[in-house]
Amino acid sequence: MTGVKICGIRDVQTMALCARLRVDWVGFVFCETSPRVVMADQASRLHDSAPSAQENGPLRVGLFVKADDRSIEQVLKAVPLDILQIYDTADRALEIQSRFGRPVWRACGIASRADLPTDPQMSGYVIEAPKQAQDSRPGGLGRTFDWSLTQNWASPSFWMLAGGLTPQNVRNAIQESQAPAVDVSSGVESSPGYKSAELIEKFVANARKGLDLTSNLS
Ligand SMILES: O=C(O)c1ccccc1N[C@@H]1O[C@H](COP(=O)(O)O)[C@@H](O)[C@H]1O
Repeated sequence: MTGVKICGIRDVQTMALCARLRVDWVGFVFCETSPRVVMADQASRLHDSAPSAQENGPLRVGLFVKADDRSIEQVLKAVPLDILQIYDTADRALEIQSRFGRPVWRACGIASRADLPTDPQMSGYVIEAPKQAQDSRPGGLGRTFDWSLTQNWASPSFWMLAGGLTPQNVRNAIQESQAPAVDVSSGVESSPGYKSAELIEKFVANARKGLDLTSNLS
């Protein structure tokens, strides 16, 4: 079954919904320029509000953009994140992985197949649309890219597809990209930073039907 990550969680109701729907990962955004930003204490309350991963709840992922060790440390003191999603160079992402002793997924913007990562030392990759010069942040922009770029990709480690996914396009995205997992933020919101329970339910249902070509889109 296709893995599902819902990113940019800011309220306990959405945490509870994700746990009920057996979403695999939830993401907390520690990026000040994002409408989904949370502070460490808020993330801690959200973390504690739903069943833990050991209790079959979703794994908690923290997103960091060009963060220094001190800011990551400060968050980890308050919230025992399971995975770090890092927007930075390949070397810095590997450094964070060894320094903090937990899995790191490096986010990679892909404009051509030559951009696909090759390093098997990285725990995982989030494959998404490339950043553009005018962007105020590297993700959460609802922008898609050419999903066929990952077809037949012998990925060096685990990966997931992100960028502009919605309940309407997620099945096509899975079929075209052959992604084992998908990640969504703005596509399940009623306005920037506000998650919609209805859109999350549809997204999860459609993602899990991702490889079933015979059933109808709803
Ligand atoms: O969600 C954000 O605001 C964000 C900020 C900074 C870096 C990444 C961010 N989100 C991640 O971007 C991708 C795609 O998001 P979208 O579905 O296109 O809105 C995804 O990994 C989000 O988790």
